[in-house]
Amino acid sequence: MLISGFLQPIPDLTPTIPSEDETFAIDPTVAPFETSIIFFYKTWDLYGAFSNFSPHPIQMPDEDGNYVTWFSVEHYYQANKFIGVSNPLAQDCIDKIKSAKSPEEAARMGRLTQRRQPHLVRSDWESVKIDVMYRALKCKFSIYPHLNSMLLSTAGSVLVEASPHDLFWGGGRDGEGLNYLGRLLMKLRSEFLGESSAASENTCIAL
Ligand SMILES: Nc1c(N[C@@H]2O[C@H](COP(=O)(O)O)[C@@H](O)[C@H]2O)[nH]c(=O)[nH]c1=O
Repeated sequence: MLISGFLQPIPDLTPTIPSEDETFAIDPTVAPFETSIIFFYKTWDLYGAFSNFSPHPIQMPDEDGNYVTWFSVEHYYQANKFIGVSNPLAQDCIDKIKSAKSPEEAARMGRLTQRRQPHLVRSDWESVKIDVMYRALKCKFSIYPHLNSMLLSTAGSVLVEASPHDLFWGGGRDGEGLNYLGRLLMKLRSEFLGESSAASENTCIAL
C-alpha cells in the first residue's frame, strides 16, 4: 500500500498534523495516539462518526441567513450542488434531498441529478465544494461535544476516509486519493486545538 499517497501535499490545503510533543504543549489533557493513520468510512466503524453519512443533524444558514436543519452533513453537501440555480427543477431537487430518508438516499439523489442533469448544478460548484464541506464539518464538530472530543483524541494521527472509489474526498484503495475529507478534519482539529490552547492562556492571564 502506498502510505505516502495519503500524505501527498496539496498546495491549497496542507493539513497541520501536530506531533505528539506539540500536541501535549498545546493541550496537555489530550493524550495523542502514536503517529499513525486512522481510517474511517462506514458509520459503524470505530471512527464512523467522522463519516459524512453519520446521522448527526446540523444547522446551517440559508441564502437569507435563516438557520435550516439538515439531517446529516451529506444531506447539506449534496443539496448545495443545486443552490442558487434559477431553474425550478433545481429547487425541487434541493427539497427532495432535504427530505431524503437517509444520507445514502441524499447522496444517490444528488449524484444522479448531477450526472443526468448537469445543467442543474451551480456553475461554481467545483470551486466552492471544499468550503461547503468545511463549513458543514465545522458545525458538526462544534455542536456535538462528544464528536469534538473524539476528533481531538486523534491528535498526532493522520485521518483518512478509506473510500476505495472516491479519489477526491477519500484516500482511494492504495493511497492514490487526495483525501480531502481527512484533510479538512485534520485542519479543523488543528483549529480546535489552537482555540483550546488560546482559551487556557487567557485563563492563566485572568488568574
Ligand atoms: N462515506 C461514504 C461516502 N463518502 C462521501 O461521499 C461524498 C462525496 O459525494 P460526491 O461528491 O457526490 O461523489 C462525500 O461526502 C464523501 O465523504 N460515499 C459512499 O458512497 N458511502 C459512504 O459510506
